[in-house]
Amino acid sequence: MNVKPDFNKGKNYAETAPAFLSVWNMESYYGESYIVQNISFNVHEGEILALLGRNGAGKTTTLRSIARMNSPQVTAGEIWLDHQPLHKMASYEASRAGIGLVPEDRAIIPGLTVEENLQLAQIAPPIGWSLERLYDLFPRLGERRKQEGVTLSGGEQQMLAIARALARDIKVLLLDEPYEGLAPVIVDEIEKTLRIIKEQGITTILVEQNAVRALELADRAVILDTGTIVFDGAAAEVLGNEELRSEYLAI
Ligand SMILES: Nc1ncnc2c1ncn2[C@@H]1O[C@H](COP(=O)(O)OP(=O)(O)OP(=O)(O)O)[C@@H](O)[C@H]1O
Repeated sequence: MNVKPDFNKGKNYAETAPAFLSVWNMESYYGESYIVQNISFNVHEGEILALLGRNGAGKTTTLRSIARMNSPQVTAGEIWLDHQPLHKMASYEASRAGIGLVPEDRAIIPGLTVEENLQLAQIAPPIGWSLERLYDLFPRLGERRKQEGVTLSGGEQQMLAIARALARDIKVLLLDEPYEGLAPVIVDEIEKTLRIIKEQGITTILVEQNAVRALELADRAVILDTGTIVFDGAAAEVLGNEELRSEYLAI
């Protein structure tokens, strides 16, 4: 059975009403390589959207495109965040407009303590959560505030990377594989904090290889396959659809 055309039959996401974050007909390239191939999807305010797909499907490229990083090059389409045209912005402007990207490598700055990493994020406005509030959310970071950031455990570094995003006044948190390499008990801890962050009204796009864990947390899911969207719908629908899971997520 060819399942591919059926999941989104008749839908044209570019024609849906603008949401809090809207990606419309976006195309992204690395040099000559056409990676994100005309995708459109909406993210609603306050929800967690799981962006899933096999290795190389284009998930990281999509996050980097939304965050307006120098590479990839977004050659077509529009990206709107709360009525602001992200597609016309450089990465520092997208950050100021409320995009907080937590990259897969976590990008903790060597030579700086936990606290200094957080303070550096607040060197210019818009300033987000206070250090006290961040340490309330991540007590382990408070206990280790004087420790050099890069000497933290993998889970603690992930917490620091998320805390650093929240240290700025963000509207949307873009998380690239936050559970990678972490023990299930640490994943539980991070998942709990992501639920609290959601309760505070922050919108999240979660890219994750651990699709089941991501779907259990997310409200909705978008699945990419070689740079195109093959599913856009409720996270629970993916969990309950064995065909979709095995075809695109190998779970
Ligand atoms: N800097 C780059 N230069 C050229 N090609 C790249 C670059 N980064 C990624 N690609 C290619 O773009 C495609 C999509 O990569 P991307 O990292 O977005 O996928 P992904 O879905 O996030 O995969 P993974 O789950 O493995 O991280 C892949 O074919 C990859 O090889």
